[in-house]
Amino acid sequence: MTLHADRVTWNRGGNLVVDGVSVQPEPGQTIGLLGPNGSGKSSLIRLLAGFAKPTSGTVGLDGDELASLKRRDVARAVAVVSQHADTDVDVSVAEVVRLGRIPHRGTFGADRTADDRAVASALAHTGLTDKCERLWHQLSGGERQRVQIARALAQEPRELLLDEPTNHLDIHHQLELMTLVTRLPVTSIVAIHDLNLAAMFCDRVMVMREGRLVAAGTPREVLTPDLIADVYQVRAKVTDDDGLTIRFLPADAN
Ligand SMILES: Nc1ncnc2c1ncn2[C@@H]1O[C@H](COP(=O)(O)OP(=O)(O)OP(=O)(O)O)[C@@H](O)[C@H]1O
Repeated sequence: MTLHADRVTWNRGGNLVVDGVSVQPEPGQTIGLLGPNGSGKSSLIRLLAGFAKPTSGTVGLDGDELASLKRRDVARAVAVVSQHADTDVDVSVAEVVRLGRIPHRGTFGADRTADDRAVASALAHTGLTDKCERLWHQLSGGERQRVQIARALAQEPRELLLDEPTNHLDIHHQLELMTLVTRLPVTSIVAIHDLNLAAMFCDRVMVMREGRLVAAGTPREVLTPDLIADVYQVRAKVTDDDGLTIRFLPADAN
């Protein structure tokens, strides 16, 4: 069984920012979490990551409630890439990526060989091998994003939670990242704004609005002009010739 949520609700600062949402991914699937700004995507990811406890409902991992598990045991299975990861400390790319190995440290310290292998593989997968000595503060926004993803990969998780991972990335790296995520033998839940990227790469999408789940299914089932108009107040043409493609229309177009 994968990481899952059962009718979770989160009352955050007096507002119901997640309202009765269930998530039950199949192992290995990539789930796209969609919805307008403020619809609750990041909040749901925080609940799934165990960073916050739901006001009601449960988040579970392998049949156990997440809240009952040790942080380290959760971190061995679940890696999270948040939106605004930053550090003031002068650390190198390799050092940030190596942080992903902390949950795997045994009582007698680190298994250097396994750690080195995981770090090297994560750097290679994210195209950062050549930049491994660079300092964090010398990196561009997109490079920092890739380092955070490399850290998550070094963690060798079964479940990957990504909050707008393609933010800051150029189109080449957006496609490369989403290809990587879908090919990894992990279950991924990805909050994403780009509906075309979601259509290209996600097995299923979940659409949130004001904390509630308003649609779920395959991109083909969910990303219809009616849904897009209803949730985003944007007119769109959806074609399905060579993969699902969404073209947005200006408000005054016929
Ligand atoms: N720290 C907080 N305390 C109280 N409310 C918060 C907090 N952070 C976010 N919210 C509120 O929770 C709601 C959901 O926000 P959330 O960040 O989960 O949405 P989102 O769908 O990820 O948005 P975006 O697409 O803009 O990143 C919003 O109304 C937001 O104002």
